[in-house]
Amino acid sequence: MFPDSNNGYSYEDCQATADWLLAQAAVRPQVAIVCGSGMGGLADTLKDQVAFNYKDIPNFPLSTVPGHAGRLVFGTLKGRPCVCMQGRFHLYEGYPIQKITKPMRIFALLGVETVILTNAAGGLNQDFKVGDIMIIKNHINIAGFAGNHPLAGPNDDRFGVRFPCMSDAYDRDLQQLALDVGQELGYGDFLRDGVYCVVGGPSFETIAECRMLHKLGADAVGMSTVHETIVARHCGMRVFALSLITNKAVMEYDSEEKANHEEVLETSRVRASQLETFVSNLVSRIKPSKLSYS
Ligand SMILES: O=P(O)(O)O[C@H]1O[C@H](CO)[C@@H](O)[C@H]1O
Ligand SMILES: Nc1nc2[nH]cnc2c(=O)[nH]1
Repeated sequence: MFPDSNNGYSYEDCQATADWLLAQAAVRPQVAIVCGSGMGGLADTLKDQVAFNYKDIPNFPLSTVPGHAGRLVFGTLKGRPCVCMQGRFHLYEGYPIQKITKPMRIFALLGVETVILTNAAGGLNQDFKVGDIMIIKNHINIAGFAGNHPLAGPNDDRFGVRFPCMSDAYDRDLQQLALDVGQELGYGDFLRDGVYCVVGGPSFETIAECRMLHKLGADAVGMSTVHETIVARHCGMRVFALSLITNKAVMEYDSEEKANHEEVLETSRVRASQLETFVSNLVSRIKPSKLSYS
């Protein structure tokens, strides 16, 4: 059933890349941050940076999407050791699902405890506005139901169990902490929470698809994050994820609006500095120990 298990994503392959990174960078990251489309500026806020182009990291995929620079940046954020992916990988780039999620396993092997995932997403919830930040409380993985799942294939127990629970995918304490941080920063007017649905892309959704996803309970739609969350949870890391609502999903047949990547990048640019403040304040409040928060 699983014909090709020696494909570059094994425990040993991930360990080899982690060992290479540990030999190059002195920082031992506790938190990993993945920058969504146009949000690479988050990585630039790290202090004492040691950065690697993805092309120079053994067995690491390459970024191909505008707004995803393709650098892995080690450093500190308000004193906390972090690693930041300035550019993520998407299924529509043609990579196998195990490859786009491989960085999560490498992070676990680096000793990372908490993963912060950010993304750009289309707003399905009619109360959402462009520029809102949605704390992800849950996800819908439609393709995963049908078997296109990052954990399909032989399970390596050194990473995690065969049947991981996902009802606690998004850490509730971190969601509350993020709400508190957002309120303290005065971001309450544009801070939301909701359900993110992943689709394969790269085409944006039809009107009928947007209506269907909304009826299914999704508040935002995008082409990333969920696979990373599943793999990060499988190997025992806590996950916090947010969507920047970069565009409103088109839901009406007489609408003239058209989703496009330029609008996505432009909204990210407009919110960039607030997102950076939000994430760095959040990171500074995450305590290294798995259960405590300040
Ligand atoms: O999810 P991130 O990487 O932020 O990117 C989002 O933006 C792109 C579409 O504009 C898609 O790749 C979608 O997933
Ligand atoms: N699938 C999808 N991904 C996005 N990323 C940013 N906006 C969108 C959107 O409207 N749909």
